[in-house]
Amino acid sequence: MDSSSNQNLPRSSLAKELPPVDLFVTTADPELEPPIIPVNTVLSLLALDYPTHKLACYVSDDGCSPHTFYALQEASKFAKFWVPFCKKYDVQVRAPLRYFSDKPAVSMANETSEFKQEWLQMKEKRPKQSHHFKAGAMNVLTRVSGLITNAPFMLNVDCDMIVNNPKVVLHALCILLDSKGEKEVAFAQFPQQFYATLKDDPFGNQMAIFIKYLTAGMAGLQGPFYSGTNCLNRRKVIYGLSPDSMENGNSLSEEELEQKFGDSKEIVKTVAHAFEGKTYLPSDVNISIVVDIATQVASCGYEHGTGWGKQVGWIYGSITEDKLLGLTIHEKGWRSELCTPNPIAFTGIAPGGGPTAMAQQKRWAIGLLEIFFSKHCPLFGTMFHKLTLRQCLAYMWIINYWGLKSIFEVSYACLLSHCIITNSNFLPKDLGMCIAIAFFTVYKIYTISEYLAAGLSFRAWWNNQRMSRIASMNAGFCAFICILLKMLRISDTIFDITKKDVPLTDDVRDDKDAGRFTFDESLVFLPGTTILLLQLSILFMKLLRLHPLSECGVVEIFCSIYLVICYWPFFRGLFEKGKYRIPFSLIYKSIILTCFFVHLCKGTIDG
Ligand SMILES: O=c1ccn([C@@H]2O[C@H](COP(=O)(O)OP(=O)(O)O[C@H]3O[C@H](CO)[C@@H](O)[C@H](O)[C@H]3O)[C@@H](O)[C@H]2O)c(=O)[nH]1
Ligand SMILES: [Mn+2]
Repeated sequence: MDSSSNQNLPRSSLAKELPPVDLFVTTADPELEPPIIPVNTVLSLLALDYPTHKLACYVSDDGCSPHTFYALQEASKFAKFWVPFCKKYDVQVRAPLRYFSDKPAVSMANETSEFKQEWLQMKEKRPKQSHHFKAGAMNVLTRVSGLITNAPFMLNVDCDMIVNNPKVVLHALCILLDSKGEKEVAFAQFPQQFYATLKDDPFGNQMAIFIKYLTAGMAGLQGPFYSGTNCLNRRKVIYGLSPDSMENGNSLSEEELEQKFGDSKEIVKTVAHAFEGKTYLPSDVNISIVVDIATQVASCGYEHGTGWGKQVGWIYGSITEDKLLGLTIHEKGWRSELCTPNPIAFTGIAPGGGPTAMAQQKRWAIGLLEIFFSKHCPLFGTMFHKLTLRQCLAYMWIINYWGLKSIFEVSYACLLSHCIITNSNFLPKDLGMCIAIAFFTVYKIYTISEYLAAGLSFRAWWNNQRMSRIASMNAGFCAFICILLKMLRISDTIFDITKKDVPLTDDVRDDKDAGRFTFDESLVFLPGTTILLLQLSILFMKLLRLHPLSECGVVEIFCSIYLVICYWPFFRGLFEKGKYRIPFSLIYKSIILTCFFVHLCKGTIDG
């Protein structure tokens, strides 16, 4: 839905009828997510254009950091000045860091030992001890907010996603409160867009094309994926209600409620209230009693033997908890709606550098493969539940794009090298060759036209083409190995948090080095380095004619050269210095793998 016109937004005279909204922010690591980032996100949320007494903001910190805690306390004091200021002057971007971005950012995170002590004395999780990662954190926020405010709608954002359009909640409510939307639409999703981005998307993760074509296209099916942030959810849906039961209301008995939601009488009461649509006012709750109960139900032990993470709340079992939750909601027959107001609703930080970008891609690939190999596989959703066929195909598309296709890409890269070494073919020769070339050309022209039509540059297109090869063969392939290890019960998957750099200033962004690919010792770069070395050595052998002149086709040689061009950042990485260099440890491992592969191929000739 394009709600770029503001005419349908509820007028302020209707403010009395607006429902309360709970706002959720998750943060997890004070080093990778410096407190200044979640603080800005929270301040931008508190300053939304919405009746202040109907908003309640909850922050979870899986890192249990005294820095973040202190920064947020300071932020709440600052909010008393900031929020009225924004409203008075109708500021659009209500995150101070962004608003004052020309001036140096003030560090808010000065710790005092007193706070540190008090915080450590509190129970609420220990750092480095995870409980279903973000999904666990979201469920805690759901229970705690249920006790205190119990708002029928919950807006959740990642700690780096600031509000860019103060009317976002009103826009989303236009959809969710609509008489048809009320019965059919589970959540309103805003696209995940970024600010202070690098020119031409050097790391291929700004997702402009994904949003413009795929997400918008899905809006015409059962609706966009839940992307884990920038989303207004209905509490009842999170509590497991399906569209059918929406009409008849909740039919669960007290025992069933207790079995699903845990044995806290208070939680069961708030859930029953949520099903009836009853919310709490500050005067309804005795905060000192509630804090005690909240501490109790916030502990992960509370979920033991209940339906949390299985039938209710954020569902466990995948580190892309967002896609899994969205999928289970769609399976129940709900729709979702895309909401694209003007100006853009939220903006966040796109990860830069090689290791950060790869870690994120790898996590997504692992999470999506976890879904594919579980009972929540979209195919079952269509066969046995209410996931529509085309929606199922959309889910399969991302599972394939991030996870499955990596196996094929790596296999083709090996096959190609095998053919060149053994002087054989896998692509048709002579006239048949035209088919392969035609496919390649048509596909490239089509994707270029998509980029140009979206107002992006040719360079951005190429960066995305290249990065999609690199991400797939490195992050995707490693993800596949991780899943294998998980299935063999050798190791479990974990949520590697994306490092969030404090937003770049203009002069840094214009610096060419900002877009250069960086490396670290991580094994995620091993497949790529090996593939590159393999191509380089076989091309070299061909060039020196160490190898009998080709029986293998021109197309194979062309593919090999194309791979080298795609891997240009790796090629440079062989000769650069510092973080731009591929570490020797990786190069050695790659050389061994390359020799081993060549040896195997030669073996097949002799054999
Ligand atoms: O154990 C954890 C791990 C992460 N987080 C929070 O989860 C959010 C997303 O983490 P981030 O490292 O920024 O991951 P991204 O890859 O940038 O996130 C995208 O992908 C995730 C799924 O992999 C979704 O949950 C996110 O909403 C989506 O923006 C952040 O606020 C974190 O603080 C937690 O609360 N607990
Ligand atoms: Mn993020």
